[in-house]
Parts: sequence; C-alpha cells; structure tokens
Amino acid sequence: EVFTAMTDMSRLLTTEGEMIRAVENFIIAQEEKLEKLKKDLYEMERVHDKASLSPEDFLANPINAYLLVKRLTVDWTDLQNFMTDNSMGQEMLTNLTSMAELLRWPDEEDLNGAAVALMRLQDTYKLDTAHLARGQINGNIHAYRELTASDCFELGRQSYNSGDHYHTTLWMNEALNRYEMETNKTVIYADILEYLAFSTYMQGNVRQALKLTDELLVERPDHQRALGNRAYYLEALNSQQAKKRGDDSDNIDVEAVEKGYTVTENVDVNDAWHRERRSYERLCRGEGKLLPQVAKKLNCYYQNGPTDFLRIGPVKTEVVHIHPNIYIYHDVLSDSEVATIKELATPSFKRATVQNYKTGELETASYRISKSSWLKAEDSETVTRVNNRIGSITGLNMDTAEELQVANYGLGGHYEPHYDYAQREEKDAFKILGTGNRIATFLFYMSDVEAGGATVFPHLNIALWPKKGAAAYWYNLYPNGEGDALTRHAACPVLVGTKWVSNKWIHERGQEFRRPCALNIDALE
Ligand SMILES: O=C(O)CCC(=O)C(=O)O
Ligand SMILES: [Fe+2]
Repeated sequence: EVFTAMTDMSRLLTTEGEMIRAVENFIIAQEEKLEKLKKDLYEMERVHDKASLSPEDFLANPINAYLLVKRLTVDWTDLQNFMTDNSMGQEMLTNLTSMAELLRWPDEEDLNGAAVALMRLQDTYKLDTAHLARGQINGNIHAYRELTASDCFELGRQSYNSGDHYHTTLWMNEALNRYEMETNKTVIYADILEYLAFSTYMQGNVRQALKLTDELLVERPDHQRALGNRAYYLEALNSQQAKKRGDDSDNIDVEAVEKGYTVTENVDVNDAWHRERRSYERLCRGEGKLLPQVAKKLNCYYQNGPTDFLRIGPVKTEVVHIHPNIYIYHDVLSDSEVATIKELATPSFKRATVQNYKTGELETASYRISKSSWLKAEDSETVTRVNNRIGSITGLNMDTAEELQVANYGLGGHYEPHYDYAQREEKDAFKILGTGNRIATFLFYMSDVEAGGATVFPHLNIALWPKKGAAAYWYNLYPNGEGDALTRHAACPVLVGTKWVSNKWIHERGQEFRRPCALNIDALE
C-alpha cells in the first residue's frame, strides 16, 4: 500500500504527472485529427455545394462521378473508423445509419463498377493515364480536381480485384508518380509497391517485379509478404532461365517475359473478334472515314410518302448507308415528348438485361450497361402518338411491335456489338409470341451526348452521333427473313454526359403486304 509512507505517496505525483501528460497528448492528438477532419469536411462541403448547383453537369464528368462513389465508400469507411474512436462520433453514426433506408449508399460493387467503367473509357478512347490523373478527360473537359496518389491507388486496387493486371500496373505506376509529388502523402508507399510488383509479375515481367519488391524491402525490411514474394519471384526467374538454357524453341517467350512484354497465349489478334473490336473502338473515337465511292451515294431529302402523314408533313431524311439501308430522321420527337417519355420511364428503370442464349434466361451482363424500362401505348397519349408516328414514317404495322423501350446510359454505359434480331434458340421466344423476328429497329435519340455514346456499325464503318429529337432506322432482316449480319451494331461508352434513347423493335408479322418477303437475300428494295 502506498499511503503509509510519504516517499511512496510522492511517487504517485509522478504517476499523476504522466496521466496529465497522457490526457494532454490525447487532446492535442484529437485536436490535430479534428483540425484535419475540419479541413477535409470544408473541402467536401465546397465540392458538394458546387455539384449540387447542377448535379447533371457535374456528374456528366466520369472522374467527378467516380470520385463521388469513392467518397461514399472508401473515404466514408475511413471517417467511420475515425468517429467510432470516440463516443460522440458513435452516436452520430447510429443516427446516420438509422436513415439508411432513405439514403442511397454505394457499396464496394458500385465502386468497382465505377472503376471498371473508367477503365473501359480509358481503353476505348485511348485516354492517357497521366492525363486522366490530372483530371483531363478530352480536349478541355476537366474534372473538378486532379486525382491524388490515393485515388490512383484505389483505381489500381479495383482493377486488381477484377483480375485486371494491365490496368493495375498502369494505375499503381501513376500512384507512385503522384506519391512522389505529394507533400501530404495520401497513401502508403509500400502498399503501392506491393500491388504493383504482383501485377507486374502477373503481366509476365518477373525481373521488374523482383526489382519493385527489392525497393519495397529497402523501405520495409521485415515486410513478411514481400519476403515471401521475393523468394517466389526469384524461383520463377531461375526456372525461366533454366528453361531457356534447356529448351531453345521456347526462348522467344522467355525473352519477352524478361523484357517485360505481356505474354499472350493463343491469341490471334487478327481473328474476327479482334478485328470487329478494333473497328468498333475506332468508330467510337470518331476515326472512321467513309470511302469516297461510298460517301458519294449518300444523300438527304424530305420524305413525303408512302403515308398521308408524310405527305402532309415530310420528314427530313438522311441516308447514312445503302445496302443495308440506314436512315436518320431529323426532328421527329419534340422536346416536350422527350421530357414526358423520360418522366414516364424513370420510376420503373431497371438495369438492362440480355438473354443468355444457352439458358434463355434474362441476366445482367458487363457488355450491356444501362438502365431501361418499357412503356405501353395505354400508359399515355404521348406513347400512343409516338408509336403511331413510327408507323407513319416506316409504313410498317405496329400491332406486332414490342413496347417502347427507354434506356439511359450513365458513367461508361455502353452496349457492345450485337444483332437486334433473334438468332437460333432465341427465335423460339418470338415463335411462341407468333410475331416473328425483329424485322426493323427504330431508335430515337432523346439527348445529345457531350462526348462518346455513338451508335456504331463496325462492319459498315459508320458511326451515328446522338442528336436529340432524331431517330435511326434500319431493317435487320433480308426480305427472305434471314438476319442481315451487317446490321451488327453497338452503343459506344458515354465518355462525358448522359445518353437517352428509346427504341421500337418492329416484328415480321403484319408486314406481309407492306414489305413483301422474297425467296432470296438479293431481293433488296
Ligand atoms: O443506344 C444505342 O445507340 C443503341 C442501342 C441498341 O443497339 C439496343 O438497345 O439494341
Ligand atoms: Fe441494338
């Protein structure tokens, strides 16, 4: 016991002194943390207010949109951890989570989706990593701020989680560049190196992976995973060299690996898929040029038949391709019709699905990213009027057509090359309906798009650029009912802005006298 002697009691004062200092230090540390939190909050408020002035414009920029998702996931997790460290914060969190049903919180899947979308934009539009990190999208379109090392790191980490080592190395390298420039470091150097080394290894560059791991070990000599990886990379390198010595026929690959080229196995970059892909991306970037002999056959005119509707009010028609014929009709949907259709469709928007051709089931797929819903003619007078207008312009029977589909593409939204007509097994679904296949597509553009978002036909070398109020129209089938493979088309990813379309798929039944069928595919109109 201490109270019996003065000497022991005086030692208590020393203890108390320590206690006071500890509390003091605690307060200083908390104040510093709060100071930093205040600064972060101030910045968040500033951006938030700016964004709220015009959410559509702000979020039209894919980097701004990505950063918003990141703030509500990664940054929010950090804030939560900070706040659970003290009891007042805990209470606030409880309040906030009780509002969970009212608020929309993005989750890890949303963050991953946003990151994957950015990577898609980067690839399709050939955007440079360093430019993107500076917040530059294309031309003079900028994000509200540059990316920090931590933002780049997070993009790398998300790519890593998707098994995409190519983008992991791009973004982790950029995170390193940014890290070196930062005075207030936003990320841990060793973490970047660890991801970068592993993805570099996965990309086939073992030597570089080893070098990066050695760098990491200089910084953190007792980093257990780095030590383990180092041994592993060394072994991989040794066995490669052994293989190189023993087997000359293989040395091309080994050299490629050592020089840091990606080893791509069994990939013929000239196969049909790759050729189509290249054409698709080129067209999306606006690089497709029509051959003069093709271009000279195209023309514009006022179409004033075959229906009374067109005789009274001819439609501005642009022929954008011949055989198969593709038309653009200008000013066929008014701004107020567009507004009504958007309003009607939005409440029932769902992530768009595609039909699995093996199982016949509808499912979501990464190659079609948009939200969509269907509008019945009974739903509104506007929908009825619009349906009738399509009938008048095309001269086709609308009774067997599908409902009007409305779609909105957001951050990186797209629809990769596809046919609108049903093939093989899918055809059965239409047989059951008794309406036949999708003979034609009528596609309204309900918005302009700031950048990207063209409808492209990779096998025809044409790109249609969305223009609010205009519509594209083409036959998917030959007169004999066979699908016209040249009508394969795609919706390019939206780079900046948002894209709205609505489309009508017109079916075969009911067109027998309007578009007579023929026995062979050469019987074109
Ligand atoms: O949005 C586009 O440009 C094309 C959409 C499309 O091809 C479709 O929905 O089938
Ligand atoms: Fe389509």
